[in-house]
Amino acid sequence: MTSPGETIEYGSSILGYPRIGARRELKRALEKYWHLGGSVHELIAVGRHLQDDTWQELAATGLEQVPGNTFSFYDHVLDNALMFGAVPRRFAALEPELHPLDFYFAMVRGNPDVPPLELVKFFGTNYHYRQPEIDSDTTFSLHAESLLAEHTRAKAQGIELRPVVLGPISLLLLSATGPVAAEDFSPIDKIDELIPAYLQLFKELAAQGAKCIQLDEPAFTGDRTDEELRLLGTVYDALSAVSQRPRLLVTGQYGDLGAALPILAGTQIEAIGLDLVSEPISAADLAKVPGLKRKRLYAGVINGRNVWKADKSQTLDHLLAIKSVIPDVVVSTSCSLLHVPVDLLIEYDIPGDVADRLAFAKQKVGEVVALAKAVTHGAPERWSARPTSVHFTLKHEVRQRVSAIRPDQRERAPYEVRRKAQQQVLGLPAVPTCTLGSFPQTAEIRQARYEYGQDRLTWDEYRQLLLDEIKRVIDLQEDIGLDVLVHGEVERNDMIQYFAELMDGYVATRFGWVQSYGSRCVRPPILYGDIKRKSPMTVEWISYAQSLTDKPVKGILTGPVTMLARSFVRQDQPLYETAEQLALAVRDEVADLERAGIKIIQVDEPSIRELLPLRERGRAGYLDWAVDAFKLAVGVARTETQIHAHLGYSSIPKVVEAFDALDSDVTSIVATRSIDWVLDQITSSGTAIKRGVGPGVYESRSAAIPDIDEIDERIQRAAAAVGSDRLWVNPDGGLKTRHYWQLEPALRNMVAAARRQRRRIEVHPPS
Ligand code: MET
Ligand SMILES: [Zn+2]
Repeated sequence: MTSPGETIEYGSSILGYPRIGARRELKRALEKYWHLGGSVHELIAVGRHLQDDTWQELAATGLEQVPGNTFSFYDHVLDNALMFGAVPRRFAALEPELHPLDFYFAMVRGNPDVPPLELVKFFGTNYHYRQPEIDSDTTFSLHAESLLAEHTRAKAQGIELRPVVLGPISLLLLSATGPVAAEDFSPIDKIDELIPAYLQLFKELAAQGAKCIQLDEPAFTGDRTDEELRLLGTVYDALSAVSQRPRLLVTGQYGDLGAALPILAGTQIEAIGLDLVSEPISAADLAKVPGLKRKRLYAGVINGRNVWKADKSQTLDHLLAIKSVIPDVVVSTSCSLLHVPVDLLIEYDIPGDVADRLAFAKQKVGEVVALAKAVTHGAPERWSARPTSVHFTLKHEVRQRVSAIRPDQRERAPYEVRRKAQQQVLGLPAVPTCTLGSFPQTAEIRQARYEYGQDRLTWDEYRQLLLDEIKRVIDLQEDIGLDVLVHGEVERNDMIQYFAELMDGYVATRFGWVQSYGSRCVRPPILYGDIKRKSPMTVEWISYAQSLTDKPVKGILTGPVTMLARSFVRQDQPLYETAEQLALAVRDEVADLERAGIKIIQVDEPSIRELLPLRERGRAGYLDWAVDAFKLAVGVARTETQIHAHLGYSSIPKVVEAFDALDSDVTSIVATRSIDWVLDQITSSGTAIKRGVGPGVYESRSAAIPDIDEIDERIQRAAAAVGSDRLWVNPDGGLKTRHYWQLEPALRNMVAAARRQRRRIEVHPPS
């Protein structure tokens, strides 16, 4: 406590931290345990080290308040559900048989009899959580041993952790309804039964002297019903009313709290954490929120979702303005740092002028600490001396091209005209069969790529191996009898990485891994400058494949929006401007493929739905420019060139309308739930996708080999829904993670089922 006149040392904190380790130690430990028979004790020891090293290192940076409970062996959302005793019913029978950690892995990985919990994208980030399942008869109880023990361990070292826990409302809103729920039940109905478990946690934390707990309520940065907003008030009134508890910090992350902010400010919680970067709020507007002045404000001014250094001087001005209206300010991050790579300093070959602008998790902690010091003691001279935006990335020809884009460059001939022209060129049978691009990345190809990276293979040697593999992939497809072939994407390890490396304006990292889910990590490339294709990116591979066969080979490209969604993107211009630059690069590739004789081109945009703004008000504008970018990319195609769009399924009508607005000749859809669900949606939806459609007749991610009858049944249902004349028969996604022994019989069955449907059409032609 400070008395008037004394200088307040401003607080500093972060809302969460990566848990995979700077060198993906967690991934390696998990995979060793799962696949190589490592011992459970060894795995637990690795976890413990990652956990404790994190808070020790954070405390050593000078961060005033260090978050706890940020470690997870797989997913923190599920961890929270389990901490409150919400074991998904489907798995309950396994509990007595298994080591607790194996029981946990059974839920996230499934077993031959029980599919794993659903994987769901987390608030517009590239993190995915395993969705807890709650039934009407779920009972809650507290199992916080691990959280409490960590708090005690840290305390013994003089470090006061602030445990991070998912707030009760978000926990229920993020959960799915389990299989034995009553009709009309939704998990949020359980809120009154869940509260006592939270109060129990407060009591136990208070008993061991914990000062503060962080409750995350990110669900409130999306649109919520009036009832849910009211609930927020009642729940936090109830949680703050008890006397035996630590101070409560409630955070809204990944966006602005909107109407939830005054409600939270009206409760007796002590502190509120705001994301001030997704939706900057001025000090004046903060001052208008009744009750906020009396709270401690965790000002989330450091962006937890990008890799750019903050403009410290400008951020300090914002903080000082906030401080003038809200006295108790803690400098903080906009969200957990889970979504950024761990440490920039282990990267050694990012060009200096780019590296100078970057901050990963460790560096962002440094920014938080430095800003907190500056709020109290003033800024170092050099902050204001730094130029804030230097356009070292500007390419005049790219800017000129973007500003000269004409609307007609996005338009193609009317669909009926295209359809006739394409039929003539392609001469495909009814219900044509194809795949969506990738074939398995064999051990040989992976090895060759590795050796090429190590300079142990020359480009010519590596290239020859790729060409040989393409030939094998083409021969196999001819043998199976597919109608439209692909080259197999053998040259691409990860499609985003592959294209990023071939464009100016992108850099790749070596160790910039971010957790996608569980042991799965991605290394998003960094889009820092104006984008330009260096030279044709795919033409050599695809035209070689086409030279081997008389059947059409479909060229496969990744679309502009998906490139954005899976990269760390520059912030000095709006996303749509960057999207147009990417679209022009794809457009040039489309033109080059055509020139090389390719007649069908698929542009993958599985991430269009993933960048959808959390709140309704931003959605129409976003979808408009996303559609425009796609149309700019493919608008160069000739009438007789068939354009396919490969998309990720969404049940939101506005998104489905946008899919249709892409005006592609054929649309294929990745079914993240199940193909049957997608088929039902297509049948029942009023916002259908017109033109050709390939809803997916078997799930490419599933290890099971579908039989002919099963595929046939789906084809018939799909044909009933959309009509045989516009139906394509294909798996729902790429095949790169499959083995040949799974894929070959699956594709043979698929082709056989399509032939059955063709015979049916011949006997009963559609009238
Ligand atoms: C997530 S997009 C998947 C399609 C891609 N062309 C592939 O086959 O892997
Ligand atoms: Zn896909």
